Amino acid sequence: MAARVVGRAGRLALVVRSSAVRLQSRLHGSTGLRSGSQANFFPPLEDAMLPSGSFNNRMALITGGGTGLGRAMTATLSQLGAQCIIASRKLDVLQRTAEEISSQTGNKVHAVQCDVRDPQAVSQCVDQIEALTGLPDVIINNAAGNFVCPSERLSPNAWKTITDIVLNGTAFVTLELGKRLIQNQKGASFLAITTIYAESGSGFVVPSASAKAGVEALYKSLAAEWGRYGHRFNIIQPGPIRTKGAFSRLDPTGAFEKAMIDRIPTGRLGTPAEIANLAAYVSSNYASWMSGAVIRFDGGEYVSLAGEFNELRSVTPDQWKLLEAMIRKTKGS
Ligand SMILES: CCC/C=C/C=C/C(=O)SCCNC(=O)CCNC(=O)[C@H](O)C(C)(C)COP(=O)(O)OP(=O)(O)OC[C@H]1O[C@@H](n2cnc3c(N)ncnc32)[C@H](O)[C@@H]1OP(=O)(O)O
Ligand SMILES: NC(=O)C1=CN([C@@H]2O[C@H](COP(=O)(O)OP(=O)(O)OC[C@H]3O[C@@H](n4cnc5c(N)ncnc54)[C@H](OP(=O)(O)O)[C@@H]3O)[C@@H](O)[C@H]2O)C=CC1
Repeated sequence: MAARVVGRAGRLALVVRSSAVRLQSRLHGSTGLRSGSQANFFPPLEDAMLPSGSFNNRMALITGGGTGLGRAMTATLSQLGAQCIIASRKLDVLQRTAEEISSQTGNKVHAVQCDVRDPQAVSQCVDQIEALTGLPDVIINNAAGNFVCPSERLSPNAWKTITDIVLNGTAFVTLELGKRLIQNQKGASFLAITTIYAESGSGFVVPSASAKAGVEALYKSLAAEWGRYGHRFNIIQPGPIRTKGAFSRLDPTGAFEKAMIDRIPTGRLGTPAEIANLAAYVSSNYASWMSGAVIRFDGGEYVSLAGEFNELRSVTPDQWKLLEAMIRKTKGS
């Protein structure tokens, strides 16, 4: 009897597996049928969500604001009335972005060169910001470095480079501005951009995972400590959003993107404009009661990866009839 059940279960498992394989290959062969059709339910909205003028008379510093997600956040804040300062290593890139955005929004965007790994450079950058606009009301720590690499291939300098940009850089910017804001009795909103694997950890991006986890600890700790100075600290954990900076270092051949889309329940990558809207809300006075929050923004990818039985999505209704009959037949334990 046991052998009959095992034999039947084995055959069923084979049926389920081979139909899952057929399903997968249909999906892969059809330029992402599942992702395409699911994504139709979740179209990204690209326009600014908050009322126009929400950031009038407010200054915002965005590290890494010259490219990718930082650039999108800068564009949205600027469109909503903020005077923005973008800071990173490449002044030419910053200046180009600043000109493009301010010519579209009519609001000034300042470009300031700064390597966040160097505390002295950070201090000088904040001097410049004070001279240009005064201390900011909004600080977005978005600058980062990353690449996929087996951990056994990492040199000490590779480890140091990533953790210096991500964890030390965020700490230097946050502490330098925090101290000066406290001295001037000025409140501010601090936002850190981490990632979904800051919580779970992830192989092949271990320096980034370790440093992003550190950033989350830093921001949660300061949310508790510096509320008394008028400072809010929040974290956004993005899932995959196509940018040149990230995808050239995490998916250099383009081979992983389809797999990412397939495991995202909303069936698509995020867009820079979507995260820019969320960052604007978190940094705005509409969120003035929000502090210490960790907001996952990933189309459902994290929970999809985590659930033990989520692969059962590929079981067909006919297969479910068989499975259910087997389960119902079981008596006792
Ligand atoms: C999909 C969902 C989750 C996604 C999460 C995404 C998270 C992100 O953070 S994406 C952001 C990606 N953007 C960037 O990384 C932009 C900035 N990056 C860079 O400037 C560079 O890539 C780098 C981080 C390497 C820093 O550049 P820098 O010029 O300062 O460093 P290097 O001198 O080039 O390198 C320093 C040491 O690292 C070693 N190294 C560099 N690349 C690799 C690699 N691909 N594999 C292994 N090791 C690498 C390099 O050899 C140096 O070490 P050493 O030789 O021992 O001196
Ligand atoms: N795109 C994605 O799928 C995801 C991105 N993220 C996070 O979003 C943020 C933005 O990433 P994304 O826009 O995709 O990638 P980008 O590579 O476009 O952005 C990274 C920015 O960091 C700046 N930067 C790097 N090193 C330094 C440094 N030492 N000092 C100052 N600035 C520096 C870069 O400018 P420069 O070279 O001029 O210094 C660049 O503008 C990062 O925090 C990243 O970890 C998280 C999850 C997913």
